[in-house]
Amino acid sequence: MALIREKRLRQLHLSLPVPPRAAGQRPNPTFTPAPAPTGVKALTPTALSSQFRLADFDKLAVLGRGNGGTVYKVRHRETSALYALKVQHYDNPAAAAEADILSRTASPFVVRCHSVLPAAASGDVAMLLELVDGGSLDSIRSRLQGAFPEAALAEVAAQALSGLAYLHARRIVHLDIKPANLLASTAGEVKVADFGIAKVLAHAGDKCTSYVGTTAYLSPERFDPEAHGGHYDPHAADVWSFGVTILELLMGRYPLLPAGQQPSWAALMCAVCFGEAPVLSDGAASPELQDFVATCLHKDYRKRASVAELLAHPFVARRDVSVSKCALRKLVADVSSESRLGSDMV
Ligand SMILES: Nc1ncnc2c1ncn2[C@@H]1O[C@H](COP(=O)(O)OP(=O)(O)OP(=O)(O)O)[C@@H](O)[C@H]1O
Repeated sequence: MALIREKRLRQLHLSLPVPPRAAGQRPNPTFTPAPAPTGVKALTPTALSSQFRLADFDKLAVLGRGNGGTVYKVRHRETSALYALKVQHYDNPAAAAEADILSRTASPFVVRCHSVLPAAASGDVAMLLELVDGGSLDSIRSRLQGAFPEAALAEVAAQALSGLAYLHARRIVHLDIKPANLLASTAGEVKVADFGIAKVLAHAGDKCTSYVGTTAYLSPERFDPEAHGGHYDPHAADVWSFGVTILELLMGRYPLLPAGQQPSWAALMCAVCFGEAPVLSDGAASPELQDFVATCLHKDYRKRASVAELLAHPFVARRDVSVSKCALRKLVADVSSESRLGSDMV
């Protein structure tokens, strides 16, 4: 399971033109302040890349490894401040694009990139990110060895959707939403991370033609591009992946295949394109949550709820914020105290 879920299906990447860069978009970030998010405390980028050097940091632990590179927990020697440092190989074309996209964002619901450190001699790209101390929802789920309580899940949903709303409003589509790419803190925050295959659309309604993604979270129209004219609505694709993510956290395991079934490409394709959504046992979820998940997982992308509609859904909009935030804080703190984040020492 892990193998398929971690790997992106490179063979699904068609050699069609990717959407053009938006007007004025540069290939490398220079940290021009992004427009302030609405309705939340405004953030602006805090440092220019020249303020830090790789040599200023001590590597403390490995936080995670992915297709693109390695994420380290690091300490700034002078201030003792902790950060996450994502080092990507110079030959990974996604590295510069990810840094560029992160340089456009400043939201409490999106992982913050403080700086892109001057390239090491190797030419690797090193992004200095805020450290999100609870790690990914995927690692929290596996440490929890069970399902997220519904109150905590409502908070995860609200904050992840706020991140997606912020991104979509800036014509940024993520295209790789999954538990491993949502980070949570012991303060009860959730942040969207890993913009390795994200895109900036030239126009708000543009469709996407890139089929790269993590197989288990691809929507039906991304699995079967020919049936949809060779392109898809990337906003609806993000909603599907988000829906699978919420269902996975609710069930405590990948939800679209029976427990224990090998996650081959063919099995996933059948489940995603033709299978029924899993039937939850009585009492496993409130009617609000069941409806919420169902509206994310419409196979027909035109019937799928938008991010704005999901934010207004009773499961999110009518949650008791103090209860749900407290439930999430407790969950993250409990699993974090049992296993130290980044225990894999450098
Ligand atoms: N800012 C951060 N704070 C804490 N942990 C982080 C941070 N960024 C990443 N991680 C950890 O590192 C893991 C890998 O990070 P990320 O997904 O950005 O790398 P990647 O190489 O693009 O991975 P993949 O190829 O699987 O998409 C995450 O799942 C998470 O556990």
